[in-house]
Amino acid sequence: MRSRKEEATMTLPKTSQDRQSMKSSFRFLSGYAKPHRFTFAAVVFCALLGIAADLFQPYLVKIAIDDNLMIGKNDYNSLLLICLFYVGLSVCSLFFSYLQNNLLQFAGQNIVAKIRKDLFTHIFKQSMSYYDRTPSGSLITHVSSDTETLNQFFTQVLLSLVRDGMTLIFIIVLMYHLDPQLTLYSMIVIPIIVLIAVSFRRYMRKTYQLSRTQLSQMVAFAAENLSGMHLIQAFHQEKEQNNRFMERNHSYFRANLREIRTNVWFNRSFDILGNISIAFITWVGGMAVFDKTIEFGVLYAFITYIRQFFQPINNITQQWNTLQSTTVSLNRIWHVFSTQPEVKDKDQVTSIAVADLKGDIRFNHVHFGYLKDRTIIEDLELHVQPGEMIGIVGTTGAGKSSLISLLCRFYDVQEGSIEIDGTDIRDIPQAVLHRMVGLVQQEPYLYAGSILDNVRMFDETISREEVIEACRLVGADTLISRLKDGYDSRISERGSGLSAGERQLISFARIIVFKPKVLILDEATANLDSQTEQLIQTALQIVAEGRTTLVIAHRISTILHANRILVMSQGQIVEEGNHAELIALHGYYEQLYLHSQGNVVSAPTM
Ligand SMILES: Nc1ncnc2c1ncn2[C@@H]1O[C@H](COP(=O)(O)OP(=O)(O)OP(=O)(O)O)[C@@H](O)[C@H]1O
Repeated sequence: MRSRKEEATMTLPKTSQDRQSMKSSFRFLSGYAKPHRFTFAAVVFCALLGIAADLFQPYLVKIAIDDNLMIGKNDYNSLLLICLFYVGLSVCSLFFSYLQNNLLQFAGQNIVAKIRKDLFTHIFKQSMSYYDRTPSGSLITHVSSDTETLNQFFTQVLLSLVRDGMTLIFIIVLMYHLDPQLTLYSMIVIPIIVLIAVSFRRYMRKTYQLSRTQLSQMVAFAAENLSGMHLIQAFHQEKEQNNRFMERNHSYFRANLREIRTNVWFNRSFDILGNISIAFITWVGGMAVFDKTIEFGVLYAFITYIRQFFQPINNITQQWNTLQSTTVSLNRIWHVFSTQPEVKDKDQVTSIAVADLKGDIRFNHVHFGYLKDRTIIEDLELHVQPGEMIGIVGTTGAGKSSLISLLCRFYDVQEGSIEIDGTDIRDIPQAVLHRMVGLVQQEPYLYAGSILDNVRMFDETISREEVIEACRLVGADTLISRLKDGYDSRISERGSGLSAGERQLISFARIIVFKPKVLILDEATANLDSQTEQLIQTALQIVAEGRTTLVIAHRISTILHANRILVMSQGQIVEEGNHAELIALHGYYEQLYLHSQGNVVSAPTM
């Protein structure tokens, strides 16, 4: 669903820069359409035949009237032949319309599916900084509704432009062939049509935008409320939120009514214009029939053509809104495609055998900040020996998570370097790096799917037995066996239905299965009961075995036995040593430890 802001900006490009980007985005779309050029050519061909079959029908009736009925020929056979031909033309028109629709749908759906796939892949390639500044809601919109709008462009706008555009041209040519003078009279209404279309168009765009904005506001409000449902219920806010929803619902209702009213006015204006034209031509043409300057059949065909003339004009104008939203959606999709990831693999990368990795980590004078003018990590020096277990503690916002984000290369350092086994991580392909470094996050993410798939991350090359063995090793086996379908039990999005401890254990099993040489653990802050905490502790020790491990600890108990503990403050390591050494320092760590033991009342200060 589009955000409020996005909907509000749904207007056509105004500045030359906007126009330039619109051109580039249409060029981008034509790149996707090019492989389907023969299908498009077939669509035009089918449209031509379908329209010709449609428009030849009034001409046939004219022949029947002028060359048979009016001259009293009483030729039953040729009249029957004309009628059969008329039916035949209808069947042809139906066949070609069907073919044309199908071909266009096929090409359109193919193009949109390819764009959607490429877009999804492209979004995946983006660096973390991109996700920091791009709300996930807008990315969802790009992948779902923006691509859907492109689909409408192919199946509605393009279809209308091809079919209705050609119909208009054919009708004018046929009318001109029948009687040039009467054609000129009929064309008097064209400037009026243009005037109505232009003035209505502006107003219709406004009403369209307004109703879309109201709709997205209402949807955003509903989504916000659904995700914060427990808070609403806990604070008894149901009535208030309901009233606020009703306001939005009513605004959308009013905006929708306004849009529908405008559309009805627009369509009816065309009907009236069509009827006035028919009346006018009946009068002028009727006089010509009286004067015997044209035949009656010509007048009949003319009136039929005028009737048909207004439908395509109406259709094309109706597509204006879709064309407009296509332009906006296309521009947005193109914008995503034109964004290059900040963290990229080098052209010349160092090949590393993951199996031979020792797990030696070095941070060399690392400087980093998410924003240019705010340093988060300053001149950080750290050497972690292979197989060492490092605990990291510190104040909130000290830069602990940032440190591990740098090691995973979610961001690039601004100065200095990070090395694994003596190789700068910028020289290692990201895919290889992420096999070398395993990350267990504070809130382990579980996908909607079975436990089995969640442990092996949908990698079918990892056997069921391997998964079961991993779970047994970390102590998750008992809890999984208790579930109704065991390893095939389906868990819902984000792993709801499992406790924080259970989710942690499953993410530990992932590590065992994927065997990274370096393990990073951002310990869960959630309160775990002492039994689960013990389970996690044991699991951590098993997982850390033979791996270089960095643990961001929120509970001192997790890292009491770490080889080394780093105390961080304002992006720097301020204390370093094992538990006993740090206690002996009588610094921040000691305060933290005593506080965790319940020996001091106030929170530790740096
Ligand atoms: N994506 C981001 N964009 C901008 N600033 C960020 C981002 N992530 C973290 N920061 C800022 O960087 C600083 C360090 O954050 P970081 O998450 O590394 O701290 P932390 O030590 O892990 O804290 P905590 O223990 O509370 O999780 C904080 O001031 C935070 O506001």
